[in-house]
Amino acid sequence: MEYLVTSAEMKRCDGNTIEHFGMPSMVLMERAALACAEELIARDKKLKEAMRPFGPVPPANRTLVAAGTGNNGGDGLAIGRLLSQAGFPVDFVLLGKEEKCSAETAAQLKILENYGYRVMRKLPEREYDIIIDSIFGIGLTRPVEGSFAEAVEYINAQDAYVLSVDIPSGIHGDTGEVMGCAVQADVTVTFGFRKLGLVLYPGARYAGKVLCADIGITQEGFLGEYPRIFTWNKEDRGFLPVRLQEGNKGTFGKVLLIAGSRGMAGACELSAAAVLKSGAGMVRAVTPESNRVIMQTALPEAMLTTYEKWTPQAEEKLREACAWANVIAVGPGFGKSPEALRILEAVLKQTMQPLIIDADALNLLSEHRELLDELIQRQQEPETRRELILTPHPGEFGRLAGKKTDEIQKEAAALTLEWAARLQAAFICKGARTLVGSPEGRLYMNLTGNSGMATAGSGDVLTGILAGLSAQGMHAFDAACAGVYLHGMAGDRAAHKKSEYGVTAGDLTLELEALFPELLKKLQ
Ligand SMILES: NC(=O)C1=CN([C@@H]2O[C@H](COP(=O)(O)OP(=O)(O)OC[C@H]3O[C@@H](n4cnc5c(N)ncnc54)[C@H](OP(=O)(O)O)[C@@H]3O)[C@@H](O)[C@H]2O)[C@@H](O)CC1
Ligand SMILES: Nc1ncnc2c1ncn2[C@@H]1O[C@H](COP(=O)(O)OP(=O)(O)O)[C@@H](O)[C@H]1O
Ligand SMILES: [K+]
Repeated sequence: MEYLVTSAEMKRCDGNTIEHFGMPSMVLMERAALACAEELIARDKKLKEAMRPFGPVPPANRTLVAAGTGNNGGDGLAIGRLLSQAGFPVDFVLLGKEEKCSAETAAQLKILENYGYRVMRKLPEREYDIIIDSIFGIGLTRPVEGSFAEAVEYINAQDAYVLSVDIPSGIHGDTGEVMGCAVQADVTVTFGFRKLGLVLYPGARYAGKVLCADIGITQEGFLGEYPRIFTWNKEDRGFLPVRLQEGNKGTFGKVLLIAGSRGMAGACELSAAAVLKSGAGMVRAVTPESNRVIMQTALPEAMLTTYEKWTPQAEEKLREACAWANVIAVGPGFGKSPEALRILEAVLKQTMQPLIIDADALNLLSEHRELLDELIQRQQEPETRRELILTPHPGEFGRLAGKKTDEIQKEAAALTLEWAARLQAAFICKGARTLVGSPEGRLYMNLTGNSGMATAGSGDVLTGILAGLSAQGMHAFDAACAGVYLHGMAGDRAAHKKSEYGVTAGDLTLELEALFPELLKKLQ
């Protein structure tokens, strides 16, 4: 588990490390600088080794430090000093008024002066091989303009390898927004914790490769008041549902998947396949009779309950199917027909099993507010509350919340938590950085996945995975976090083989198979 921090959370942690634990801020700065310098020295060594067979090694890289007056600039000046002492030819330029320098940055200037370095006040007209971007870090408070914007353009126009210190200058630390203009980095070395602006788009694109350096700012610095958002990374793999050696297909759960409509068999098939590939024991699909042949041909492992018109017999068949299941998922390719509405109504009112609501089932809730209100009311009462997962993308979320899609995207974290609490549910807001909120206020941000997953049917696969994990006994929030994580990992495997252009939703279910052995091997 890893925290992703806002600028304010990071500043609080920095401040506590200095004030509460007594770590001098110049020590932190020196360690930050060393981490960046070491990265560049290692790169230089690798480049030279690669070039050695081809003749004399060229001289060291000409380097420019572009420093602002805040502590980010102080880091940059220290990096330049360390690189110069390691043999790099380094130029320094200070942007902004010297009298605005923070105490630490002023101290770094003094050290440079003592060693006899000259610090320019204007950007030089020459080309560099390496540029250290240390104009602004997490202290950026407003759009970048004037001479600062010129400096950003100057850096971007050069054919240099750019290392951004902590965060590319111009990127908002909390939102990843470009504040007017921003440096395009090749590598960003950040300190202590990854900032949200480095993982959210477009900031993630500007940051290049992100390295998180340990400079002695640790979780203790939060003094028990931890950041709001966490993620999982490669080290996390203990979240798979426990698999009983003696288990039978009942042990691993029975999923009732209500999906597909006339001409939309694919959503049902993709989702049902993902249920089975996630380890669930059985899946029964409730789908229109017209999908029978396709379903039985494509996925003979799935059982079927079909319907045509909504009759008392159809209602009875649905009731029986619901009684059979441990988990119900409703929505992929479901349509918004009168039959679909009656089925959703019956599921909401007559069942208590864990429920996953996706796609058109969410749209039906948006259009029939009385159903949504009743669901909210049931979830607020402990006696009628069930394990619940909702999986809207921002468009569906907007319809549910009565907001525009861009309003949802701007306030995604707060709104996700608000709706998780309202529905006492694991609330998944899907996107390039999917969020999962819990009713207690936990917020998971997913970092797996890629643009190849922005393809029809990929959400249907996620619903299948969520249902499969829930059927194996995982609670809603755990299943939701694990589900989006695995879904993205499957997408990453698929993109690795086919590129982001070639990924289809069917590839995601195929890659799930290969993913589990890999995760299990790492667990041993
Ligand atoms: N001590 C520590 O804890 C450690 C901190 N570390 C490093 O410190 C960095 C944070 O430092 P920081 O807080 O000094 O902020 P930073 O990003 O350098 O900039 C602030 C300056 O920019 C100015 N300014 C802002 N926006 C502007 C704009 N649009 N246009 C023009 N000016 C603008 C702002 O001016 P003001 O808003 O006051 O007018 C202020 O002068 C962090 O990212 C990391 O690299 C590491 O060394 C590890 C230990
Ligand atoms: N650029 C991206 N990076 C990572 N994941 C993405 C990206 N775009 C979409 N996804 C993921 O793909 C899935 C798309 O789901 P959804 O929008 O419901 O599609 P559909 O309705 O076609 O199945 C979501 O899980 C989403 O998080
Ligand atoms: K920077």
